[in-house]
Amino acid sequence: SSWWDHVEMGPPDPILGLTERFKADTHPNKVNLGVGAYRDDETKPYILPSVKKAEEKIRSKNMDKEYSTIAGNAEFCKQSILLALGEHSNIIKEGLTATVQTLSGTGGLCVGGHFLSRYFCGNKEIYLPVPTWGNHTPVFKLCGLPVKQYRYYDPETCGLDHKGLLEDLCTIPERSIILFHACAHNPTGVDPKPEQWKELAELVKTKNHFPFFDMAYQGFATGNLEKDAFGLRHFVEEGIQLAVTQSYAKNMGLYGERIGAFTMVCATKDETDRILSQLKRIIRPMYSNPPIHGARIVCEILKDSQLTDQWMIDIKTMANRIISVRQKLVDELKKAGSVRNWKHITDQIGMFCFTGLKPDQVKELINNHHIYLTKDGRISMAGVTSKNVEYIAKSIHDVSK
Ligand SMILES: Cc1ncc(COP(=O)(O)O)c(CN[C@@H](CCC(=O)O)C(=O)O)c1O
Repeated sequence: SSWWDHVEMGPPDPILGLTERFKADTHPNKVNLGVGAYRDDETKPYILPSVKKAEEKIRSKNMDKEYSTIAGNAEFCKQSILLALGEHSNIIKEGLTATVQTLSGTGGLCVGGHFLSRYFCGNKEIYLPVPTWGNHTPVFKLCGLPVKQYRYYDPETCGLDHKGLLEDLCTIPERSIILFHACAHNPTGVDPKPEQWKELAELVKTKNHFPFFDMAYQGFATGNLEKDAFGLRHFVEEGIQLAVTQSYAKNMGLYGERIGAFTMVCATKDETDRILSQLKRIIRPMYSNPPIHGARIVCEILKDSQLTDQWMIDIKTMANRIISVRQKLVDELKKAGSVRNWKHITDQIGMFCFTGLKPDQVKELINNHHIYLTKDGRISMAGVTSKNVEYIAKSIHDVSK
């Protein structure tokens, strides 16, 4: 017998496992609306022109391949928190941000989760919105943080359950950890409006909750970096101490470079130094130090104003294509004869559309129409193109009429 006779086969990942099934499908009309990864109108991955230019500059510098530091590329960390909180952020000027480079957004959530699990002195439970990204619960369970939920989405209106959200944040034990999607909520595409972010900040202050912002899509929701960071920046301007993770997977198309950041907003400079030292003690045994290439690309883009301007254009190219296919999908659904109200498809923003399709309808779309989407009815709008939108609409109508 083997050491491992007792090890069972694990289930495929609800999101990344879909890509494997899609690749194995030989049907000519197959469509992948699963993974939240941008595709151009030819359904091809998109390397941003700003990234191509940044890599040419890096290549010309003949840089070495030495280890990074445990906290990662220092210039990258500085540029990242400036991007998140803005050039005029006082807390950055006062040295109150402890930032480490992480293995993209997932890595930031994991490092932050381990830190909170080890040092948080409030109610050591993390509250996630319902619904949320499928990997949030596994990440925080891995960190040893008990996971709870708060109401967020109203399936009746396909919008924010603002009343339920406020009620839950009121009744949740004080000094709890609350995870917020900073923008482009995954999977619903529903974000709080600025006025609602202000109400949430008031409530978080009253209840002394600890916010953990997951900002995986800055710039991708509206095409505007400042607008997408409004909630996070408002909380910081209100003097709320918080944690924030960033990812460059989507807004710079650096999915496979695994480049992101985790920041803790601190009360004093001394606290910043102490927290940074403890974040490094979590990282060192986990993966020692992060990869160098993605950090160099981000630095080139954020430090060179011409490349930053090009990046802004690239972000708008992606955001605008997504916005245009949302409208096309609604138009094609009408043409296909659907009489359902699909207004939420254009009301929602960011990478995803929460269609409202039920699990059995999703199964039909996959099995009969070879259109791949997650069980909760989420579709990645980036997989919709001017060429396949009619087929997708007819198929959705077929399973939902
Ligand atoms: C809210 C949220 N946070 C963090 C991440 C982590 O992204 P990183 O690549 O680690 O920076 C994602 C990616 N979610 C996408 C991408 C595929 C996945 O990892 O599940 C998705 O939901 O399809 C996300 O949607």
